[in-house]
Amino acid sequence: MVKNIYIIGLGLIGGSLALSIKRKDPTIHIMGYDLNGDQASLAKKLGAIDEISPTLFPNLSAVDMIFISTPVQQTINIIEQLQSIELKQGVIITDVGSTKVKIVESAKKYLNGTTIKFIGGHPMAGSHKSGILAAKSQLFENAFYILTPSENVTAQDLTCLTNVLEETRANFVEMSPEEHDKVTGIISHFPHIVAASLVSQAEKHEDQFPLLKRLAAGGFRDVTRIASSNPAMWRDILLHNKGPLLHLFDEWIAEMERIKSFVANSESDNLYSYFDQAKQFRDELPKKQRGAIPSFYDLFVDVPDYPGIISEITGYLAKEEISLTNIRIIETREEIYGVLRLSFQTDHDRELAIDCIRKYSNYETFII
Ligand SMILES: NC(=O)C1=CN([C@@H]2O[C@H](COP(=O)(O)OP(=O)(O)OC[C@H]3O[C@@H](n4cnc5c(N)ncnc54)[C@H](O)[C@@H]3O)[C@@H](O)[C@H]2O)C=CC1
Ligand SMILES: O=C(O)C(=O)Cc1ccc(O)cc1
Repeated sequence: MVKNIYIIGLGLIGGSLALSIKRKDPTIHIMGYDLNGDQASLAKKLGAIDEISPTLFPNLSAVDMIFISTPVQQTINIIEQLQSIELKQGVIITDVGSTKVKIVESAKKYLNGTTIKFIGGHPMAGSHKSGILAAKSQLFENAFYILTPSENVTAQDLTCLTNVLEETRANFVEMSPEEHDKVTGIISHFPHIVAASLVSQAEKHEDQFPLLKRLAAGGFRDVTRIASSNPAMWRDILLHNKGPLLHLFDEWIAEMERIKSFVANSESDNLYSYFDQAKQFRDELPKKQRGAIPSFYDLFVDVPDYPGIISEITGYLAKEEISLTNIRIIETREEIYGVLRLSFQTDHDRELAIDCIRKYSNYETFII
């Protein structure tokens, strides 16, 4: 029976897991720690955790399960330190890192010979946003959640973890760390490199074409959204997954050379086939299921904390016929002002909402 959980790293992923665990069983006591004290305080105020740990390693002797939800290099540092900490017999330790080989190797190196059950984990959903304010209990709904259990982990240990995570409504899959890193290299890590490189290419031409930024809408925005992700997190992911990525670079460069030659030699049939084949494979990808993709278009509004503020704001939006998908008050500050989070289905709706709130009030709006 899991009663006490400790979460290290209370950002987007740690915060979302905490919220979903609380939703599953509010009696589970969650203690949390984050290097950034503001994130930890927000996590407590949002009800994601019950208690803030003042240090990375408080007394953990009664903790049944530990989640490490920090950037991947930090995760390894924490695993290394855990070897000399007094823990409960048979404690389950899991992580959420986007890479698995190096993390699982470090668990083997530092935790072997202990009674710790290490289960590598990777919820395959998220966003380009960071931090607890972007956390949602339903972030992983319908997403795959990959698990890479170590040798001493039993089926019962796995069930214990997936039970605690039941309310994520994710689909749990077991995989070897090597297969995980190869696959995520192809479908996640390398696409991040490509997205960033397209943005960087556009930036290089900005002086020459002053309108470029404003014209870069539609497809360019779609294909480069992930370039807005946390740079430190992605630097560490790339450094962890060097082998598979170097191989993908070679493949990609050869692919670019091949298409370049189609264009240079006006090989119209080859160009058509290239796009046609890509379209067919893309069209066969499973459709997005409800809840699998979080709503990205959030707008934060600084509002005075008085009754009726929600109906005031929604009233303005209704006047302009702007549809909301969600609304939530986040009490992030001690003073009189609170923050209202409004979620929209599209970026366009959010832009309309900014203009609308400006038109009818003096409340400040911001996007994170
Ligand atoms: N962002 C995403 O969409 C996804 C991220 N991941 C993985 O989840 C992990 C966390 O990512 P996010 O939650 O997105 O990042 P985040 O930046 O939102 O949160 C990470 C938190 O860890 C804290 N932290 C950093 N070092 C720490 C340390 N030594 N001790 C305690 N706290 C520390 C930071 O202050 C921050 O609040 C990463 O390993 C990432 O690869 C996995 C799936 C999706
Ligand atoms: O924003 C997006 O679409 C992402 O790609 C989110 C993401 C980031 C890191 C992961 O390991 C898994 C998912």
